[in-house]
Amino acid sequence: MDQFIIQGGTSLAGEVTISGAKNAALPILFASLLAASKSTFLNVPKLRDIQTTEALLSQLGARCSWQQDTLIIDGGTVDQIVAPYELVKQMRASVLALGPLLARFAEAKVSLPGGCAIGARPVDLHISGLEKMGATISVENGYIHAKSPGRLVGAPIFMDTVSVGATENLMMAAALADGVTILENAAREPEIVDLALYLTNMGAKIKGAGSDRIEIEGVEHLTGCEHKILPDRIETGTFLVAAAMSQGEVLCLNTDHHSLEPVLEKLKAANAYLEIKEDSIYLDMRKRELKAVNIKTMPHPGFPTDMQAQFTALNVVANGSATITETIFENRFMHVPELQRMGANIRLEGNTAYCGETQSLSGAQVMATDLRASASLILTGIIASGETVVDRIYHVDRGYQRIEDKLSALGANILRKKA
Ligand SMILES: CC(=O)N[C@H]1[C@@H](OP(=O)(O)OP(=O)(O)OC[C@H]2O[C@@H](n3ccc(=O)[nH]c3=O)[C@H](O)[C@@H]2O)O[C@H](CO)[C@@H](O)[C@@H]1O
Ligand SMILES: C=C(OP(=O)(O)O)C(=O)O
Repeated sequence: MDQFIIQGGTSLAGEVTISGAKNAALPILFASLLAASKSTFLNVPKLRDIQTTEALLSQLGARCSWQQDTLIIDGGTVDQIVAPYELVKQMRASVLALGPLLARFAEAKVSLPGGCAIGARPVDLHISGLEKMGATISVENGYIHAKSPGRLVGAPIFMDTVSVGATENLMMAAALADGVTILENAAREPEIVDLALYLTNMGAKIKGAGSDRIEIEGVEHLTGCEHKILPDRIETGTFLVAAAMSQGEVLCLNTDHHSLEPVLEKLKAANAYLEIKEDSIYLDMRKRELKAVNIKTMPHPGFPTDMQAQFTALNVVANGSATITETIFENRFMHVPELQRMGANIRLEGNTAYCGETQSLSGAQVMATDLRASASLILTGIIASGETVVDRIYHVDRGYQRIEDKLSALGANILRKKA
């Protein structure tokens, strides 16, 4: 397994170009299954999760081809309805094939994604929503098997938990259903708005994406089109935190500040100097005192759980004490014991991490357990004294495009050691 070898004690400076958002690209690429024609996607990040999606779409019969960071998917040749365990186990978001396949072919068989390091992550809301739209669903031998007698039927659907994935799956299914679907207590993430934009350009009739009530009037056919994936707000936030932790200055290019409000507010509270322009964000932390900040993760527009681990690392370096409360996933503190091995003064109690003042951080051999936990270990390795070795970096490769190249260009001393 590949590792990152980091020589610490560096401060980051320079420019970094932000890639397209993983969490927008994944549902949007699956949505291409809804049309029997070609879609062209611009600004697609080159990530392991995107490769897995491409493999799954190809397995279903779609034709995929790349031109630099543009991915063309032709859904006209799709003739399979099974998403097998071998691919779904590599990426939970594969469950997003369920809604589009069922809506277009009246049948889909998708392996149950199961939990992962951060929590149990059930898919009950995806299943019950599709049932309300007329599907018959059985879960057998580890597979979700969904069938419908004809087109799905629009329905009112109230979700008792705010779920990004369920909102996306049901929005995609409803786009081809007969009649109107109303999703209540829907997730409001910017990635949902981007998916709605793509679906609308395909011919779907969607109102309210970005609010907690989304109304979808089904149409009989959708047609492939061109779509540019929005910039990755979590990658942007990760580089801004890296600059703040290392007392450096970084300009993030090709980004979008509108989706980053809660993160930028916390960076200001941490005493960072920010310059926000339409498609760039500059952060300067030189000669400024970094202050610890309290964080509580919430569905959008609250503070994103995908930035929690990075801010835990920031608090370890900052002056003062603060708490980090995780409310979305029950087990998203796997980075804490690894940070403690580097000298971090953190105490975990239930879903709250108490971050006290840390005297010094020293490099250590640490293990990446999930995507954002890995990012927090890398950022801490950059500023700790001595050498940090991060194991199991395949987690990082799921969601960051060549993070070591981008960090090296900013002055970090980080190398990938091939297994
Ligand atoms: C590919 C992608 O976009 N991943 C993001 C997506 O994951 P994902 O879509 O899997 O996350 P959800 O929003 O669905 O999960 C939120 C909470 O709802 C629960 N839940 C979800 C579905 C369900 O049927 N039943 C249920 O109880 C989950 O266990 C979790 O506690 O949103 C998460 C929350 O912002 C982010 O951390 C992930 O990066
Ligand atoms: C948890 C994440 O992704 P996924 O839902 O794909 O596991 C993430 O991007 O931080």
